[in-house]
Amino acid sequence: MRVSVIGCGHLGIPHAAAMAEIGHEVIGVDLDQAKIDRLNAGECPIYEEGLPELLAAHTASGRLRFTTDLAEAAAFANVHFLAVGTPIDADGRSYDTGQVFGAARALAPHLTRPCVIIGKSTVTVGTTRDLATLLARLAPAGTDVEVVWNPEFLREGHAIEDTLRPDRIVVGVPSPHAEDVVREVYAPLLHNQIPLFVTDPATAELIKGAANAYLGMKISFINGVADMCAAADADVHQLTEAIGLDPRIGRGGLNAGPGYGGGCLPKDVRAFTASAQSLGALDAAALLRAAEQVNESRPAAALTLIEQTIGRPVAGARVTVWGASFKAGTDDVRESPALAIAALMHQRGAIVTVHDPHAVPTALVRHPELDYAEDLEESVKGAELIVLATEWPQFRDADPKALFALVEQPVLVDLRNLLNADTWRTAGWTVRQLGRPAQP
Ligand SMILES: NC(=O)c1ccc[n+]([C@@H]2O[C@H](COP(=O)([O-])OP(=O)(O)OC[C@H]3O[C@@H](n4cnc5c(N)ncnc54)[C@H](O)[C@@H]3O)[C@@H](O)[C@H]2O)c1
Ligand SMILES: O=c1ccn([C@@H]2O[C@H](COP(=O)(O)OP(=O)(O)O[C@H]3O[C@H](CO)[C@@H](O)[C@H](O)[C@H]3O)[C@@H](O)[C@H]2O)c(=O)[nH]1
Repeated sequence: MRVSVIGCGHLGIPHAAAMAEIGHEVIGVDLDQAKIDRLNAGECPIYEEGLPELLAAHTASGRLRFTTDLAEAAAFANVHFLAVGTPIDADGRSYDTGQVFGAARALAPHLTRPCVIIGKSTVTVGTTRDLATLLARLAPAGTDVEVVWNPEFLREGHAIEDTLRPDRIVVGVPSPHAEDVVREVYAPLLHNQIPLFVTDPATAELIKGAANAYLGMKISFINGVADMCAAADADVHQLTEAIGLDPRIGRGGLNAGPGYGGGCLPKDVRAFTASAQSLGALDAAALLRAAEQVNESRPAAALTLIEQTIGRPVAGARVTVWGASFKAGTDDVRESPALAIAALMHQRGAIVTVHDPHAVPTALVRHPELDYAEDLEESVKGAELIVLATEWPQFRDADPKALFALVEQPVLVDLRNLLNADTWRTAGWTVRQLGRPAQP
């Protein structure tokens, strides 16, 4: 099939590459000419494992190309994936769907044939209906332009795997014909027994919000329990292993840490809370608001743990923060807890150096006030404290003996419970882990 993917960001690029991989002819569209030029040259503008290889293979084979021209996309394809951004609004609570409606308005005059728009962006409930009304009015093909919502569940760092082998495909369809088109698009995945969950558009929109809201709540729950463990000299890691064995709870997404970040969970929990409030579901809103409050308190909770560990305020201390991305496997620093903690310590007068294996360039744009080190060993020279904030394997595999010789004080706070603390302690380090006893 010939498909277009409108919006080439963290979702759109992997999706376009994956659609080419399963055999479609794909045209990716973005407003950003520089990005399009890089993509057409087979270059990958984001760090995502496996993506550069897929992009190079399919731009070379001619099955995948990129443009800024929506007219070209409309002439080429009869299926258009919508993968533009939905950042949080200026009010800080609901989605700014300007990119979604902007792209639809720009595409509409070129839609002269029947086609299906497959929305993948995360949106407020009711968006599919509003978009269908708009397109019926503006497109020459009128009501032959159908709008389907097909929320995306990929995780950054696993984007290719999650797109080619998702847990499930959810689709909200307005008609049996639209469902047939979706089945045809995803036929290679369905052939591999990936479940397809077909529903109405409003339910599909809410499924996406509910999934992310639940994931955020689960993380806030365990982070709140980590505070209890810290106060009771108990071990949150062991507690998690034990409760995670109950299949009703599950171990996945239950790691205590510096709070949930990224371009999705923080905004999606906020927007879902706001939807609950506006739909009059006040109990749901209160529950979700509590999860948000726990998350908002995490940088301050991390600072408390850090200051307890060094026995004084961080002002004047030379601190190295390991991690800038919001989690391992990506160079995305949107709402990164690692950078929030680094910035908070900087505000409190610490001399902060940040190191990340892949996200220093993206972090520098958002936090130019911080110092950065590209090299792990360089990052710790003269440090009085290391704060491990992102769970990159490079940090787990660092050699505590070699690093001991480089630091001013061998003290480390592990906010991800990533390290084997015994090994580090044996090498002479003072190690404090989140929600775990100060001394084993
Ligand atoms: N990042 C993820 O892992 C992920 C996963 C699931 C769902 N989502 C959702 O997918 C959507 C996109 O997220 P993202 O992280 O890829 O955002 P992003 O900001 O990385 O990318 C959005 C892209 O859309 C482009 N764009 C904006 N308006 C356009 C237009 N009119 N025509 C063409 N291109 C346009 C922007 O230039 C940008 O490159 C959001 O709704 C997000 O919540 C993201
Ligand atoms: O046990 C956990 C799991 C995650 N996190 C943190 O939570 C945030 C989000 O992590 P994750 O969910 O892995 O990342 P995303 O790539 O943002 O993916 C989420 O957001 C996407 C966009 O909506 C969805 O598609 C995915 O299903 C959903 O997992 C990160 O800061 C993680 O460090 C934890 O603290 N503990």
